[in-house]
Amino acid sequence: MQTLSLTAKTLTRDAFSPYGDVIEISEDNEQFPINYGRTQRHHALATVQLQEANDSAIISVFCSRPIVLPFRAEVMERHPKGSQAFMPLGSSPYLVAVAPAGEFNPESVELFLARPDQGVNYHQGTWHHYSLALDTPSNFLVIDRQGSGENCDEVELSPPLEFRLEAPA
Ligand SMILES: NC(=O)N[C@@H](O)C(=O)O
Ligand code: NI
Repeated sequence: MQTLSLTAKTLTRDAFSPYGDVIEISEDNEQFPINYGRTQRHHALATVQLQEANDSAIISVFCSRPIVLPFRAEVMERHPKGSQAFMPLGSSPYLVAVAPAGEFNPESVELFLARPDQGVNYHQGTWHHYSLALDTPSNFLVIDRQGSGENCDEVELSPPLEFRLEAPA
C-alpha cells in the first residue's frame, strides 16, 4: 500500500481552528496592561477542557528528543476526556500533526510546522501525533487533564504516514 507523504504547512489560528487553539502573541488577542503597566496580559488564549467534575488541570514539562526527517508516523492518539496544550520552552520549531475528532480518517491528517513562539491546545478528542521535536532536544510546558479512567486512545497508522518539511523533489 502506498505510504501517504505529508508536507508541513504554516501554523495559523484559522488553519488550526478545527483542531484547537494556537497560543501566540498577536494584535488580535484580547489583551490589557497589568502590574502597573509593566506587563501586557494576552488573556484567555485557550481554555482547559475537563470532562469530569473531579478532574484537575495539571502542568507538566515534556522533554522530547528530536525526530529525524522524513519521519515515519505509525500512530495517532486522542484524549477524549480533556484538552492538551503544548508551549515550547526553547527556541526550536516543532511539528504538529492533527486530524478531526470523531472517527479517525488517515486522509484527514494535517501537518503543521510550529514556530518556537507558538503553542497549541488540542481540543478534547482531537486526533494528534505525540510531541514531535525538531533539530534539538526540546522542552514543552504541557497543560492537560488528570482524572479517573483512560484518557488516551491510540490508532495505528497502517500504512505509516511520512512527515516532511519540504515536498519530495
Ligand atoms: N502521553 C502523553 O502524555 N503525551 C501525549 O499525549 C502527547 O500528545 O505527547
Ligand atoms: Ni497527547
